[in-house]
Amino acid sequence: MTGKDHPRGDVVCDGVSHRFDSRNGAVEALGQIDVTLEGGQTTALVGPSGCGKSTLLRLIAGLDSPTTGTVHIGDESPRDLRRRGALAMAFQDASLLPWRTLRSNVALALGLSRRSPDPAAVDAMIARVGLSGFEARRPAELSGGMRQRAAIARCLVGRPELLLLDEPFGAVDELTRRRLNHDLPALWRERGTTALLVTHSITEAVLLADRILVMSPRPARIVADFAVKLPRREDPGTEDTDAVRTLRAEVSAALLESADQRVAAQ
Ligand SMILES: Nc1ncnc2c1ncn2[C@@H]1O[C@H](COP(=O)(O)OP(=O)(O)OP(=O)(O)O)[C@@H](O)[C@H]1O
Repeated sequence: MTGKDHPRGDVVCDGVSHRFDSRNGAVEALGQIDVTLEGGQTTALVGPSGCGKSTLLRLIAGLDSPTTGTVHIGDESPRDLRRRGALAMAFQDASLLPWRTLRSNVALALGLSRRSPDPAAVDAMIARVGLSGFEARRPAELSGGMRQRAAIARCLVGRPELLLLDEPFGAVDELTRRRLNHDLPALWRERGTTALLVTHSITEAVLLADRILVMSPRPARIVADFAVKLPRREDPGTEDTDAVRTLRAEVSAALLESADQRVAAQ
C-alpha cells in the first residue's frame, strides 16, 4: 500500500514497528502499528509510561525511521512535509533557542516555512497563549510552563497541516491549562489542522480529541480506539457532563486492562 491511496492529509502508519539497538541491548519500543489518522482530526495517544508514544510521534515527524513499515501523510513522507514547513511539533522539553527572545523564537517558525515573518501574527499568537508582555524575554527568563506555551505558539503561528504535540501542557498550571485546552484546539480545528497529541491526562484527551487511541505496554500496539463525540466541546462546562465522565471511565478501564495484561505476563 502507498500513501497515494489516501486523501491528502491522512496520516497512514502501515506495519510500523521500532526497535532501539543500544549498547545495553535491543529495546522493542513499538510492536506493529497499523493506523490511519483522518486529515483534519485531532487524535490523542494515551498509554503507560515508557510504552512508545513519543517514539511513534518521532516516527510520524520523520525524526527517526521505523524498523519496519512506512509512514505517509497523504502522498508525502514526513520529511517532505517538514521540508515545506507543513509539519510542526512541540515536545516535552520545549526546545527553544536559548539566545533568541520569545518573539524571535516564535517568528522562527515562519522563517522555517519560508514565509516572511509577520510581526502582528507573531504577537497575536503570543497573546493567544497568554504570554503578552514577555515578547523580549529569553527562554531562561521564562518558567517551564511558559516555555511550553511559547513552543506551542511557535508551532501554531506557521499554520501547519500536521501538528504533533508531546505532553504539550505538562508543565502548565491547571487554570492556564484549562484555558488553553479550550482555546488552542478551537484554533487548529478552525484551520483544518491534523493533530496528534500524547497526553497522560485522560480528561485532556477526552476534551481535546476527536479520537483516542490507547496503547499497550511496550512493545506498544493500539489496544483500544474511541471516537469522541461531545456536544459543545468548546463550552468550559463540558468537563462536568455525563458524556465526559462516561468516556473518561471507558478510557481508564481500557488503560487499566492493558496495564494488567503486562502484570499477568510477568
Ligand atoms: N534512543 C533510545 N535508545 C534506547 N531506548 C530508547 C530510546 N528512546 C526511547 N527508548 C526506550 O523506548 C521505550 C519507549 O520510549 P518512549 O519515550 O517512546 O515512551 P513514552 O510512552 O513516550 O513514555 P512516557 O510516557 O514516559 O513519556 C522506553 O522503554 C525507552 O526507554
